[in-house]
Amino acid sequence: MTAPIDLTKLPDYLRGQRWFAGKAWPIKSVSTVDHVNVDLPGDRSFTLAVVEVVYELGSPERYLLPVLPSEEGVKDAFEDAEVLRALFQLIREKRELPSASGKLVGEWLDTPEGLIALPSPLPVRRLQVEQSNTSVVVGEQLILKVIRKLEAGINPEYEVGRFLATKTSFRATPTLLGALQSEGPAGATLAVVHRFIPDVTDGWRYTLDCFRQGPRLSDAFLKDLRVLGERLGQLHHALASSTDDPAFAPEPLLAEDVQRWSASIVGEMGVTLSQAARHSPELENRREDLIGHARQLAHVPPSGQKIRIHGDLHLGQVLRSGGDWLLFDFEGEPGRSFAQRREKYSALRDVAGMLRSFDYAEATVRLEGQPEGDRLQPARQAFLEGYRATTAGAAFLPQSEASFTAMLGAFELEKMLYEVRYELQNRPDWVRIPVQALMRMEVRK
Ligand SMILES: Nc1ncnc2c1ncn2[C@@H]1O[C@H](COP(=O)(O)OP(=O)(O)O)[C@@H](O)[C@H]1O
Ligand SMILES: O=P(O)(O)O[C@H]1O[C@H](CO)[C@@H](O[C@H]2O[C@H](CO)[C@@H](O)[C@H](O)[C@H]2O)[C@H](O)[C@H]1O
Repeated sequence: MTAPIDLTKLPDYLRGQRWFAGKAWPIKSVSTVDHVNVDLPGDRSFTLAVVEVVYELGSPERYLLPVLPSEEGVKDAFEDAEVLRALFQLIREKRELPSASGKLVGEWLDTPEGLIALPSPLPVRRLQVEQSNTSVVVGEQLILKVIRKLEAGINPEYEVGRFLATKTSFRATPTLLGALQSEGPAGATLAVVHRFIPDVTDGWRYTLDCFRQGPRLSDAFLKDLRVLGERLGQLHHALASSTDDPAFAPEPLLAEDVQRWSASIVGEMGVTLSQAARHSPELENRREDLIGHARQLAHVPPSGQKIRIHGDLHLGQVLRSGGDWLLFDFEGEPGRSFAQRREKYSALRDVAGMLRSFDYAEATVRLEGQPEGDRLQPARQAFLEGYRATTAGAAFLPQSEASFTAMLGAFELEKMLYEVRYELQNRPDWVRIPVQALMRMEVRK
């Protein structure tokens, strides 16, 4: 099978796509590592190709390219509704198609939520949001997310979604229903299907609206944040369920874990401070204090468990629907490998992620001109109250108050460092938010 793609046109095509991460780097070559032709009604077909981009410097990357034959050489097949339907049907009908170097496998979960009656003809529409992938709403009931930048190995969004849907009763999330996998040398998760939640607002926009209402947060919103803490506690209980699946079975948290995490934060500090040196030289004055703070983590008496966690929890990863919260997007931090994202950690890492988001919300409304107010501490407190009420005595959390506080503080520091690197790369105007947090962070010496 030869892929009907004009490879010479690909570098320019890729540079024009929002989801293409390598816009800043010179491309050395682009090749097709796998492809499959999928039939469409009326003697038409499209090609689903996995292409590998090799840069002059740095590691190669793989992307999923759905293409239609065209005079221009490359035409995004997702502009065609028949293509979107055909892709979804591959998953819904659990079909397998041989590809040039392996196979394409559609997977549909046999769960009660999977028994969905869909209208015919099936309406499909592209979701019009800024995102790293391409999402399509199917029959106004399902959302198909096609992953653009592929990574080899088990995709944590698929893995965690499947665990929650099939092995737990946690339903404060849009349930995973199916996936499309490519097997063989180009093995990767190509797409995931979840329940579509109509009329949602994401937690970031919802929180900004509430933070904009004045110097004090309303009781109603503080109650919402308490419930958000409860939902996170329930998620952690579900992820800590006893199971014989080694990818999810909780493990005791050992002294070597806190030592490793502490050393990793110290290492990230060095990398982050050197990357930020030109942009935020003031951080250098805090180096010793922050390193001292990160080192404290190594001396926390080990207790509790390591479990699978959300891994990149922030207000943009929760949806507000019907007066409640849904937690979603279990893919972890995009800047880390799948292997790192699948590691078990302390649940407090997710708690720290959400606390950082309240700081971002406060910084954002201050930058918009809102006067100083009493928002941040009450928001943190309400969320923590909800979380702690739901997880009191849980085996996965540290047993002492001192360990809880020390670990949470260390994970907040780790997240701030990640955010500095993330913002330098993606939104340099926002670097000041985590930098200011690092500058004022209270440290334990
Ligand atoms: N199940 C869902 N129901 C409704 N809207 C959703 C659902 N999942 C995602 N969305 C919307 O799509 C946006 C992008 O989804 P996300 O999974 O974060 O994509 P990406 O990984 O490409 O950034 C979300 O911010 C949200 O607005
Ligand atoms: O949503 P992603 O998984 O792509 O997460 C990445 O992008 C986030 C920004 O969209 C980034 O989050 C940071 O900014 C948020 C406000 O835009 C804030 O609420 C978060 O607390 C802050 O970390 C996230 O870190 C990054 O991984």
